[in-house]
Amino acid sequence: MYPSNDLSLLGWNDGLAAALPGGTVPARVARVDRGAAEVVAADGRHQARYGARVRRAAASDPVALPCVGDWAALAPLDEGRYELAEVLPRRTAFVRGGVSRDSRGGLSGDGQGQVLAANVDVVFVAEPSMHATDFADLGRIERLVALAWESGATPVVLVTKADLFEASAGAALADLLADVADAVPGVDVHPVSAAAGEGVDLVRSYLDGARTAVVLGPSGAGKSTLVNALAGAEVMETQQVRAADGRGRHTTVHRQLIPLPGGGIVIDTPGIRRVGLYDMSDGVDLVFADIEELAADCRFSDCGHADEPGCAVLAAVASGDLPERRLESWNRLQREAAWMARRSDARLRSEERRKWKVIHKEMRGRSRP
Ligand SMILES: Nc1nc2c(ncn2[C@@H]2O[C@H](COP(=O)(O)OP(=O)(O)OP(=O)(O)O)[C@@H](O)[C@H]2O)c(=O)[nH]1
Ligand SMILES: [Zn+2]
Repeated sequence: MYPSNDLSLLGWNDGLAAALPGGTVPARVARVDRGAAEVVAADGRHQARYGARVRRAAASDPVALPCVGDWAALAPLDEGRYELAEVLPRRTAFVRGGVSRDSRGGLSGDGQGQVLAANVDVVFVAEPSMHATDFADLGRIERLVALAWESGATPVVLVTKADLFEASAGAALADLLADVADAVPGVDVHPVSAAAGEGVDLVRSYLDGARTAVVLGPSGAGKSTLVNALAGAEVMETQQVRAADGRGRHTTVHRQLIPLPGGGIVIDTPGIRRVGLYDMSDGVDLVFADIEELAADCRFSDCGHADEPGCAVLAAVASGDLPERRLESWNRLQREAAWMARRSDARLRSEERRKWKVIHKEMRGRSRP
């Protein structure tokens, strides 16, 4: 007996079946390596090398590379092995750098972009009700929601660690939820206390029909705790576990494609974890495409949209075409992006210094008689 997977629990459907080339079998990409992917097919997990067609497409545009969440067509080789012959058309995609969705919803690349996750239906934006001594960060929620829309998926905001709020903030949770809802019109907002299991069933219901989700949010938001609660098992190590065994937080290799009991999938990769939190300068352009477009008509190419003459962005705010809040968010993001860039520069410099110290020490050690 082969271990068998019901692919419909992973989201396989008639639409996808119609796109499957003859003579191939379908599989979902669970993880990618150089030149090969780990895939889940009906007859089990396989390591499938990329076929010629995939390699050729990827050579001209890395967006064509398979990524976690993709549906792939496998061509059988000998001895029960498969080759990844084709990536089936993506419904949605999280893309980093240099790529945008065209008007038909497809992806167009400039040869620079990288797809972080594909075919994600729901993006849970996890923002803790209290983060240390700070309230939930509305700007961050707004930014991650925008990234979610950009990917083609539907955002849902989860105000996590809701149990902490009233005691530490001395304010009503309902007021916080109302503020969050105002920041993201048209988006569902729910309180969750995953540690106590509260709100988890509601979160799970968004995955009915074997839909695929990612959870975005800052470190410590309770993402792993939530995913564990959804999976009904310890599939991801939480910070507590990692702290207890003293291992580094980012050394843990956990599963990237997590099937939930009863159907549905959560995708969790290091790239997705960082999306919108560190890649700020990419994110700013991606999220504020409307402002970038207007800015093309500013008189000065380096216009800061503050008080410059001939500023098309300010004109759009004045005429009501662009909500003032958008410009305020853009300003805030520019400042954060600059700060992040300075900070990662500083970190790079100190890593360089450390590396050179080690090399010098080794050289001194070797030159000793
Ligand atoms: N009070 C309370 N604490 C929670 C809740 N959910 C998670 N926590 C705690 O918050 C801490 C961080 O939780 P994680 O699930 O590891 O957070 P994460 O978002 O996965 O963090 P990273 O792995 O760093 O991205 C842990 O100590 C959890 O026990 C909750 O609903 N209420
Ligand atoms: Zn301007």
